[in-house]
Amino acid sequence: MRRRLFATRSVDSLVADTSVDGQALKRAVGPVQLTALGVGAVIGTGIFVVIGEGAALAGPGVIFAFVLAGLACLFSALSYAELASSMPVSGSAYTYTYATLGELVAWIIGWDLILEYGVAVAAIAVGWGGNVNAFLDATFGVTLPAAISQSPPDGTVNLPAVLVVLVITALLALGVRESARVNLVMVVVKLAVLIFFIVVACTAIRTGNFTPLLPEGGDGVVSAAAIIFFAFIGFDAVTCGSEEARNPAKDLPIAIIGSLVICTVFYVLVSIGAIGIAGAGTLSGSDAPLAAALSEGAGITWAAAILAFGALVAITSVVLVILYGQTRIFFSMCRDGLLPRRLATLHPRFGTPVMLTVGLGLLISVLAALVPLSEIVRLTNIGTLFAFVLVNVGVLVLRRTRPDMPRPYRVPFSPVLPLLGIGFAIYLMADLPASTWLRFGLWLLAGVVIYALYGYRHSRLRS
Ligand SMILES: NC(=[NH2+])NCCC[C@H](N)C(=O)O
Repeated sequence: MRRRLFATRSVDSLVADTSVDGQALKRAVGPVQLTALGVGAVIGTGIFVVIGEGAALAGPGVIFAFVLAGLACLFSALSYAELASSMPVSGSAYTYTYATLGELVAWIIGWDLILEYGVAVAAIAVGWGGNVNAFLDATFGVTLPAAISQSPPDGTVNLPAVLVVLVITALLALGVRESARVNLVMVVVKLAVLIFFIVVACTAIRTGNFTPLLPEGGDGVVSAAAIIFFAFIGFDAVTCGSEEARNPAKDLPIAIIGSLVICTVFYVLVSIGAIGIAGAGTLSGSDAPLAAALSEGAGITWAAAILAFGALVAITSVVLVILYGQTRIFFSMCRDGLLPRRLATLHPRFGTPVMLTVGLGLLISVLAALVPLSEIVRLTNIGTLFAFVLVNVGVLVLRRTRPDMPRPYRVPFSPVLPLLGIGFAIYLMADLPASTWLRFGLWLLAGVVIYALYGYRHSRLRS
């Protein structure tokens, strides 16, 4: 039984065995669109909203918190890049773990990621509803009635959240090429809005706003980084598209590392600009910190509409890529028999797993419509960090067990950088409250029970 629980799938079989009933996913996505998937998943509420919380904890030091969180992600990003280039199969951390630490751990991380992505999409969609109102208010001075635009207890049903999830579900079902194209447009729009912010901010920076630079010292920066980490989550979602990339071995490392670098540069510039024009106090006291910075720091009140629009588009692309990633992880787990394999059937024309895309989309839209989610959101960070640990471990394990496997991209200075990736991830996890750990534990326990009842018996690895 121990043998069985920790049985690994060979890299060769993973790469060779990708079709379901003779149908395979379409290799239709190039390097620019792959990078845009990364930027699409990453830039969202983190920079538009959470920056305020970071400023409350670290003052102007929030700028360093962005650098620190970006650096912490970089080590793991390199490990993702190595594994993605040598195992160009969808499923991200789930697949890499299957090849390195065996079926049980793979199931656990897959389960973790499916739920993490699902809850994140629902929570982000709920936030989208709030942003619709902010945008309508800033532009036309009207808002939707709370009853139909907020989840209980403030309203009855969050219709905007349902709408955005359903529209994106339909798009994802129609095709990966179409989805990647729409995402690219949204990414261009959100970057344009951030460039607008940076340019305007440059004209009104006051150096006095940077002092005192570290009111809460280094500790403040670290606590802020643990929260700001959220703003960087998403680059890993690129690896869900491995099987749909035209040239995965080369393009995936470019997209993973490229999107992380692009986002880090934007984040650091935006945070310098925001602190520079308005100071940490203005940011920490607002739930639309960037708009507040422009109106209070530079007297540009009409900027609120532009930033609300930018946030809306940004969040839409996050929902798109995360939902996409979730369907591909689920797909891989069905294909391996750990979940019902029938669900992984691909549409003959669209080439997408239509059944499970629509199923997951409907489930998430119900969740988004009715459930108040703020509490569950914190689980996002712990779930993602856990995946980072396993991916870094995966790199180290494969270098032992499969030293001469072809690795189009290799993490430099292994084992130092993967070990740093593990260290940073555990460090940030340790900063999260006990209640988050408890929920996380229960969540994984439920996963183990389901595995015992279903996956253990139906796994294709055995047959
Ligand atoms: N898998 C996830 N939990 N993704 C959430 C991505 C959040 C994104 N980085 C943002 O700032 O909004």
